[in-house]
Amino acid sequence: MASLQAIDGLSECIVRAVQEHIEKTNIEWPFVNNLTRPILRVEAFLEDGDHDLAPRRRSERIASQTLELTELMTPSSSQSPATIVPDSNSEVQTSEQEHTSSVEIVNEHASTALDAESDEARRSGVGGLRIAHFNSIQEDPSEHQRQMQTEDRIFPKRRKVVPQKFDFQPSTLDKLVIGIWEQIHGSISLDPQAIFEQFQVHPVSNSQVVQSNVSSAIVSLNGDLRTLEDNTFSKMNAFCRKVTQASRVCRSIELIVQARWVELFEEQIQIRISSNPDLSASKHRRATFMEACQDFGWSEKELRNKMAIWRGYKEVKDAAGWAALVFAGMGIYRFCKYRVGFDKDAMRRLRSLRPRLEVAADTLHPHWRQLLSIVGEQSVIRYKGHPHDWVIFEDGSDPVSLCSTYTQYDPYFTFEHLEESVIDERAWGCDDPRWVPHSNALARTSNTFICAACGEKQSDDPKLNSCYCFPRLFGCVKRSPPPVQVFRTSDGRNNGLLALTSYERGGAVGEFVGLITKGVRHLDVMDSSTAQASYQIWQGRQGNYTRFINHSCKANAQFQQFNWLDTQRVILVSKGIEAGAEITVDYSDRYWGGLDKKCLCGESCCRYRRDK
Ligand SMILES: C[S@@+](CC[C@H](N)C(=O)[O-])C[C@H]1O[C@@H](n2cnc3c(N)ncnc32)[C@H](O)[C@@H]1O
Repeated sequence: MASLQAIDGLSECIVRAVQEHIEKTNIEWPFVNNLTRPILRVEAFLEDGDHDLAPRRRSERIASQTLELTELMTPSSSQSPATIVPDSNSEVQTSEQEHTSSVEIVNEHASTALDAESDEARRSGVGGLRIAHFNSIQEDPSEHQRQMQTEDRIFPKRRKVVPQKFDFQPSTLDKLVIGIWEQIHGSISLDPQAIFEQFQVHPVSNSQVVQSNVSSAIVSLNGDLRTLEDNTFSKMNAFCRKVTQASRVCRSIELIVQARWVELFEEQIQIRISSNPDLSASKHRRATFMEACQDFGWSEKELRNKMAIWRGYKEVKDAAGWAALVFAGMGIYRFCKYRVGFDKDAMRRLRSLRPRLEVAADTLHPHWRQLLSIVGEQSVIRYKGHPHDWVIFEDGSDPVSLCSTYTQYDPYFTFEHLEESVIDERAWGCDDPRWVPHSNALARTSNTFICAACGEKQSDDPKLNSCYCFPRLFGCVKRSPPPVQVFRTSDGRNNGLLALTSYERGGAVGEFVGLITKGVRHLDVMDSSTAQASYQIWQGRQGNYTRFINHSCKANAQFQQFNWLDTQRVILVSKGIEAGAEITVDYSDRYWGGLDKKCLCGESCCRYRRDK
């Protein structure tokens, strides 16, 4: 009896899969107009796969279901609110269509009864077919949602690197800038305290000299090495981390001291000229240079070569500020040594980056300015709070506070930055509607979490985790700060989100984090559902940077569902995002349908320009 029921379940599954396929593909049925009550019969047979035997004799029909197509509407595919207009990027079209239909930002204007009426009006009298609302399968909405969940396992494929005839590499300036952003958002701590403790390095006040007590540094390092006698890997990890950390901070100190040295060198020449104006400026310059060679113990050539690079550091500092030096990666050496593209445009670009770098450095590394005391600079931080409490301008204007960009819409605007979503207890009590019980009985009983996408074990403990679907977000030691900034758009969309480094296709940009609630109407909100519950993620007052992502009809990211530790998450996955690009998603036709708003994405394929 139980096995018969299981077979029944199979036929329902088959029919639902077929139904869902029809719904999505808007099949143009041949001959359907000749039928008064079109139905689609779906049958399944159990047969012996041995083709030498006559199959008909052993064919056993195990499933037979019909789908009534009588109520099929006839919408044009481009106008139906449930239809996804194909992305011009045909490579990922299939999975994107599937995902955007399962997870959507919904503006409730789009789902009012009024819109339902207009949908009906739109559907009648146009070509194409749509699945009937009433069919032989008695489906409730939750069952339907379960099907959406399985589709969600399809992720955009990572693009294969195809060797191109013209491979445009990033310029040395691009590399320098990306390197700086990577360092600022990386895990290296630039708290000078750490290095001072490690190497006993103390800045000397009123002097540009750094005294390092090398012997105590060696003692300190040897102390660490001695502890390696038990030779554990984790001790070596800790030691190596300390050394790398210390060396990284030393590198920053080196750059700022060398840039400052160039300034002092020029000042010294001026002092000489004013004390002895009879001697020519070039003679004073030469004398100052020779004095430096003597102090350094270097040949003229050696110092001249070094000075050329150091001069570059100073110029970068003058344009982009000290943060550019402190957080520069290796790219700065190449940029200043070979000076490819080291021109006025480069300096203009660096100048416009200055406030943006300072926002990121101050908010993510509140102690970084202490390093500047070594060269006698101000160490008071300028931008306090969360990195996304500041809205930056691409033209280099002074950043403004996030709240100030919303007061014209809401004088009491506040925004709390969250790492994880919070459950609205008034809506859900103590339940998390995102909970997805694992279908694998073994996993359920053994209390392990198996990834539905890769089949590997998931754990918050990186040592136990083997699911690497989205390692930036899940199963990692800690989420590093996302390399993004909230920026002021210049075309009336208020704020948006900028990618500071590139995001490879298929990689996670972030989790859509906010208040897990329900019943939000007339506001931008994310609708999502599991087989058990439909819920919403609202970012109006709490959330993370994904809140600032605008819509584009040619988006470079998409929302997807992903289950982590049996809890459904909505994540933003890159479709290939260039460093410096605005991150956008397609809010879906459901969002825009019936909404009295113009899309300002500016794409030639824009579906909601509405300028007619
Ligand atoms: C999730 S928010 C995105 C961030 C928003 N721009 C802000 O400053 O808070 C969605 C809102 O941004 C605006 N928006 C996003 N994309 C848009 C687009 N392509 N055209 C016009 N407005 C857009 C709309 O006002 C929409 O209600």
